Amino acid sequence: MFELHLRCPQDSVEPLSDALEALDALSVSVEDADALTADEQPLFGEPGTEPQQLAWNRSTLTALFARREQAEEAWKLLAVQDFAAGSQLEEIREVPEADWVGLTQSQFQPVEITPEFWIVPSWHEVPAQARLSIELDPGMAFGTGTHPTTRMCLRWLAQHAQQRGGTLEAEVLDYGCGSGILAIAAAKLGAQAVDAVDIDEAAIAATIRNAETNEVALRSGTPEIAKPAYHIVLANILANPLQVLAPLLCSHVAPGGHLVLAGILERQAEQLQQAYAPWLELSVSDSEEGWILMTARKKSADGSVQAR
Ligand SMILES: C[S@@+](CC[C@H](N)C(=O)[O-])C[C@H]1O[C@@H](n2cnc3c(N)ncnc32)[C@H](O)[C@@H]1O
Repeated sequence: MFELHLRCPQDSVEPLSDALEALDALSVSVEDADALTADEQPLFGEPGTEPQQLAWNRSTLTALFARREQAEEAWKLLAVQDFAAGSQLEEIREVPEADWVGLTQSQFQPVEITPEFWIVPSWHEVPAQARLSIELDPGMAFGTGTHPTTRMCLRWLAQHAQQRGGTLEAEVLDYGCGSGILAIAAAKLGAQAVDAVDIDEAAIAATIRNAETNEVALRSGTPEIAKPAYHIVLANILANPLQVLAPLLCSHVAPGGHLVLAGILERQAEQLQQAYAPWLELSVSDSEEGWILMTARKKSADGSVQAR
């Protein structure tokens, strides 16, 4: 493989990228040519939206080609185009052969949730001490067990099951299921029924696939498939959507049931408490790397809190 490295002004990035792809580049990537210098330029967009500016003042374009002649030919053709004005060839460099699959896989090790409960990529042996494990590979959807927010939800589920003699025996809703990791954990921990919902079709597809791999039964779909009430409602999203979803999520918690929220930063605790106060009294029940887990329990109709 050969990499063609170009330095180009902002306006040339898009037409050059398109042209490189049309000239059979296997991939094209763009980086800030001023990264790690005083001129570095952060480009941000809100989650789900693109930043207004899609390239840096000075960008480095890297295009991957199967053969050196293809890279040389591509630059020869592009260098004379108007849209390449101000762009320069930096180098054409051979990419040393490597075991890319092995390198990628080595970054994902089994994740310990509790000493007995592990998340294990398919290419790894299940650790000897694991009495419960979930097989999960990194993919399109969020949730491989490596993020503190996911780990805290999983720990809560495992501890909750342990307090009840090792099994959840509850109906569980995973709201914003991503890979389905929380829903699969709930099913493996003995939930009676599990529903996993998401607004992202790729997440629903990943959840169905991961549930099959782990041989657990669950229902997955868009939020409309959710039943009116559950004993446990889990939502690991982010503080702002959790705030908007407060009335809906609280309505899904059955009397005596639990609400478990993650994706919240320590400094956002009060904001969430206030947003949920009309329905439930949230408190911080775990924290990891600046993220917190907030939980609440709904009173039963007679005002008591039932064991579940
Ligand atoms: C941080 S991921 C959590 C994935 C997984 N539950 C976990 O704990 O690792 C958040 C998920 O919530 C979904 N999501 C975001 N807003 C949502 C909404 N309003 N309703 C349902 N799902 C939503 C996203 O598509 C994403 O898959």
